[in-house]
Amino acid sequence: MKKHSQKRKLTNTRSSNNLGVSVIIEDLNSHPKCPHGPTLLFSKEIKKIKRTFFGCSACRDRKLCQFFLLKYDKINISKSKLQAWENERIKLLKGINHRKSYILLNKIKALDSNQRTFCITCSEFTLPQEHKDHALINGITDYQLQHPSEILPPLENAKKEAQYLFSKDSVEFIVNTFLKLNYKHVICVGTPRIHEHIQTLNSNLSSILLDFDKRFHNFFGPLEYCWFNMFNNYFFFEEASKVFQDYLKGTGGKDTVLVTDPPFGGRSEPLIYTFSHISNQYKRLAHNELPIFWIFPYFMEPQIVNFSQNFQMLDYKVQYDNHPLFHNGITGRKQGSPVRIFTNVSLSQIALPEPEYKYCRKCNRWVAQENKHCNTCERCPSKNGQTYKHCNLCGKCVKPNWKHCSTCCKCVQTTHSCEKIVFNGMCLFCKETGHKKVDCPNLQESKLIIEKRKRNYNDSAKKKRKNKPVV
Ligand SMILES: C[S@@+](CC[C@H](N)C(=O)[O-])C[C@H]1O[C@@H](n2cnc3c(N)ncnc32)[C@H](O)[C@@H]1O
Ligand SMILES: [Zn+2]
Ligand SMILES: [Zn+2]
Ligand SMILES: [Zn+2]
Ligand SMILES: [Zn+2]
Ligand SMILES: [Zn+2]
Ligand SMILES: [Zn+2]
Repeated sequence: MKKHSQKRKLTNTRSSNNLGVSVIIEDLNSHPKCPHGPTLLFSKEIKKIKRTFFGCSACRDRKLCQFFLLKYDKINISKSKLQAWENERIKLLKGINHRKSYILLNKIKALDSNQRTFCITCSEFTLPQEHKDHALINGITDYQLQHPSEILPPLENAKKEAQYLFSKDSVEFIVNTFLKLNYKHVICVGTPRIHEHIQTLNSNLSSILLDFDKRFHNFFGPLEYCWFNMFNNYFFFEEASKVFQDYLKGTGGKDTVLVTDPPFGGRSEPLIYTFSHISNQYKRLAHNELPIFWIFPYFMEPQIVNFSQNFQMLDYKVQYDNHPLFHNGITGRKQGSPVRIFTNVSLSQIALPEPEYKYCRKCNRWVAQENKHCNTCERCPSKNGQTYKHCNLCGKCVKPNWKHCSTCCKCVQTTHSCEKIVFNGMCLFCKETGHKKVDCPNLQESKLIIEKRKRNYNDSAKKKRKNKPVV
């Protein structure tokens, strides 16, 4: 992690550009709050006029959180507007009492599984004969009670929770790695499946879940789950913030790891703000660096390295159960999932499963089978799951289907047109450089798969409607 002090970090305004909107990171506590905590300060140029405004940190769509305030108007906010936002905040918190939910959870645990019903519509446990017209989950087993992410419908809105859940293999790989590295405490930020797995393991590994999905209040106690927004380091309840502070203190500043899998559509700057904050708190306890496992697509590497040059990417391809592209199966991408683990832990310490991965003695790390060591570059260069080849003209290894273009003076896709490359922008969809969104191969691929998924979904929904059981 960069070694500047917290104070400097907060007063130091950082900004970067993404989809034409910059986010300015400064001390967020001085910002007005939406129901999801302190807002972020954005800046956008519209018709050559720069607009700077506060907007929701968590919802990337104005329909999901309508907060909007021009920076210029901050000093003149009317009392009625402030009150209206406060009312929205109260509305969001209404009906949630974590202690009460925990008491109810223990009562539910004592029941037979055929007596356990959860109402998805109301997001609460109920009796099987109640909430007649609502969507219900009946007959909840002990295993399901401990693994709510396996029964709750995932909140897949890409502009908000973007809840994509790890496959069993990936959960086990990550948790086994933590065990091998002798960690004792795991801070799970937006990784409910890691938390669920640890909670049911017979080991001395403890964990706490910080997540935006408030349905978890029903399934985990107040010491196990905090309702949290990772884009502004905000705890929705003051008590939860204290619980987390105590958890952190309890670690004594050692043997702890933070694992996070943020929504990919979110900005990395506010995430960096949050993780830096937690890391600094941890460091103050015993001067140790907080190990972090940050799960993100390989093409987001520049953003993470910008956070800290100590971060390196593991070749391990993270698999998901409910994402059309992020797995290695036949409907996934040819090169397998593009999602990787970035970490500040030395890669030589992290063994990857054989036979898909192998140990490279020259690099002193585990790499994917297809990642062939290049003796000129002196490393295993592949990032995207293909075997790269060395180009003497570029002086580096490049993707196998790229060709050296003498006009562009570098290796590029064979289908490129030189003018487009001169533009040399970043694709607004996949954020790789070298092509525009209209030419994006990843977008085409994901469109096809999403369409196929929709068709399958519609077919099975039709079938379900026909056979709908009476609840
Ligand atoms: C990409 S999913 C990762 C889930 C993970 N793969 C797993 O299986 O445990 C993103 C997770 O972050 C949570 N999340 C989304 N927005 C968040 C926010 N603003 N703050 C905290 N958590 C958030 C979601 O509820 C979800 O659990
Ligand atoms: Zn909001
Ligand atoms: Zn209900
Ligand atoms: Zn190598
Ligand atoms: Zn090379
Ligand atoms: Zn080349
Ligand atoms: Zn060219």
